[in-house]
Amino acid sequence: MAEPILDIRDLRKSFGALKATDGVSLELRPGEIHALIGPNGAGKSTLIHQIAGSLKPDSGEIRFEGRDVKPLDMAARAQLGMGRTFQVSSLAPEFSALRNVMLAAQARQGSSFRFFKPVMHDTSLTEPAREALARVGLSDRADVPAAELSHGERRQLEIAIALALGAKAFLLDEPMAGMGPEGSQALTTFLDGLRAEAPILLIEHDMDAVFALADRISVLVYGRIIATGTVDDIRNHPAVREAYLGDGA
Ligand SMILES: Nc1ncnc2c1ncn2[C@@H]1O[C@H](COP(=O)(O)OP(=O)(O)OP(=O)(O)O)[C@@H](O)[C@H]1O
Repeated sequence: MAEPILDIRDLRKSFGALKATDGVSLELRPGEIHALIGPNGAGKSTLIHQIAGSLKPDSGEIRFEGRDVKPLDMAARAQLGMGRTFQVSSLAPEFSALRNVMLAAQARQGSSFRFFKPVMHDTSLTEPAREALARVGLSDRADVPAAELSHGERRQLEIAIALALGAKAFLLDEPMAGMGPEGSQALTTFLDGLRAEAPILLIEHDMDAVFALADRISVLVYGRIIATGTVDDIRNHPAVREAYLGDGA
């Protein structure tokens, strides 16, 4: 089996007496969507924050492509290729989709000021930016201001930005939140294709999306993973049905 891109071992984080992450181990493998589900307060966001580097674990291991990333801050982890989608507010709403991705391409090249070159004609920026837009299916929306994109298209744009920054894997925290059924369906189709580009650790409350997309599902309850398996494994797992899905599931 392929080496995991992301390898979490026995991660622990307490807030006072509350064990928000209580010995979590999980792997994200190339090409997969690994969904993390669990009831409110189970510790999903706390886990993602520790993986991304915005929260320090008490103990345990986090390896990305075999490298111990615990000593690295969030920016350094992003530089290694850990893609975490930005909130919509981090897009420049008045700029076109293309320009938004170009800013990321520029950041990746490490040059924030180019006094002598009109940015929109700088092919070292426009080419990777157009390529990233094509990869997420937004080529025909390149010139549309971010503010005028639909909710789902903005999510796609955020992912294009992460790709332009060199993302090799994605941590997505509730990407379907706030979307109607049509938007969720479109985003589901998009994420389905994205896994071939970069594997995804997906936190999502929309169970239709989870069951449609996940190669594997881990169920987190009170900071512990009580089961990991395929969609069928999880649907039929007695402890999962009892703890999370409810009897009617
Ligand atoms: N900074 C903090 N200080 C104290 N307690 C916290 C902190 N962050 C989270 N918690 C607690 O840790 C537990 C896990 O919270 P977390 O937000 O990770 O859960 P979640 O599974 O993401 O929930 P939801 O699905 O509602 O987003 C909760 O009981 C929460 O109140």
